[in-house]
Amino acid sequence: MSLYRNTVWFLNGIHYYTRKGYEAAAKDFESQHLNVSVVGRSFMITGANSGIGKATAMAIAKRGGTVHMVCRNRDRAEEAREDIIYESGNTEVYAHIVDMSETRKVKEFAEDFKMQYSSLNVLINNAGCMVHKRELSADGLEKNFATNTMGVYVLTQALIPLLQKSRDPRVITVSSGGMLVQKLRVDDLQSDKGHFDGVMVYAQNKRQQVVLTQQWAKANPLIHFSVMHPGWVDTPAVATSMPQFHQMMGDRLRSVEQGADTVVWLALCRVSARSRSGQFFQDRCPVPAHLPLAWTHSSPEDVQRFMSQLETLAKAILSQPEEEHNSPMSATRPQFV
Ligand SMILES: NC(=O)c1ccc[n+]([C@@H]2O[C@H](COP(=O)([O-])OP(=O)(O)OC[C@H]3O[C@@H](n4cnc5c(N)ncnc54)[C@H](O)[C@@H]3O)[C@@H](O)[C@H]2O)c1
Repeated sequence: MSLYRNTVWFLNGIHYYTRKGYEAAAKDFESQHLNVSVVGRSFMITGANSGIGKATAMAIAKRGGTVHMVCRNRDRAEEAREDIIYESGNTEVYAHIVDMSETRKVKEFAEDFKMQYSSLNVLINNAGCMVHKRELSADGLEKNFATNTMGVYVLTQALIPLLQKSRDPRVITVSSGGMLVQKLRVDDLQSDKGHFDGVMVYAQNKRQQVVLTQQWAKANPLIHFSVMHPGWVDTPAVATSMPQFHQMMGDRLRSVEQGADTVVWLALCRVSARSRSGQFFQDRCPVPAHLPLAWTHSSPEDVQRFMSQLETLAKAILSQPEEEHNSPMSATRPQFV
């Protein structure tokens, strides 16, 4: 089955996810959709110092939006912030330093943000990683899961009350077409059973983001949720995490602006928010979140089990006493399985 899924996915990718795929899709784009001013609206973008996140931040800043960049490294964040201010002429660009793999820090940041700001119109969960060796976060979670799933879950959950108070609120999560080869697995969220394959763990996390988006959409009708695939894009993440793929695809990879296009469209365009909440997008269109005949649909019980496990894990981490959390053992000990 996984050979079938991988083959269909790759053939799909060569056709649709490349630069040529973007150019073909873009022939149907309405050019005036992004001809908007978003002065007075605020946007939070994780991983905004590089690749798709930076291109998204730039596009929003150029249209007058207030941009909150959430980045791991202060120097890289400041450098990107200066570029965005210089090129867009918009000074409403702020850098917040948070490591999205550190669940407690993510929660602290979100709570501080809610105290400091009275509104947030759009949250863009873009930061992501593909770590090939099994490593644990400061909270004892497997690193890919901590960043791609738990970080997204805790940040979004914590900001939902603020988003709900704001006008035309939206949450966009940058997933990956790679998730199409994965069925949601609920028995090994920490990937500590059997052989560890970072590419498959990443793809599983990206499937989890799609499931989360569907569940959030059901539970929060006041907010428009979407999740998307940017295509295959020439970014530092692809160059470093998948060097062979990067080399093989070369010029066929999309530019960062092409990869960011659907994120920007989902974040800014009036029409995009009229679509049903909770859908998976590619090149400005909702597309199926499953390959045909791939048996990747989950039962409602599995989805429920996944959501309860996330909630339980988050509660366990966030209720840990500070001393225990800071103990040298906490970074190496698998506390949650
Ligand atoms: N490039 C592609 O072909 C492609 C394809 C599918 C999905 N994506 C997704 O697009 C998103 C953006 O990636 P990109 O390709 O632009 O790569 P990138 O390396 O340019 O950007 C990733 C960003 O995430 C940030 N990040 C990673 N771990 C973090 C952490 N723990 N805390 C805070 N920030 C963290 C990085 O610092 C960087 O700013 C990711 O979610 C990725 O999975 C990319």
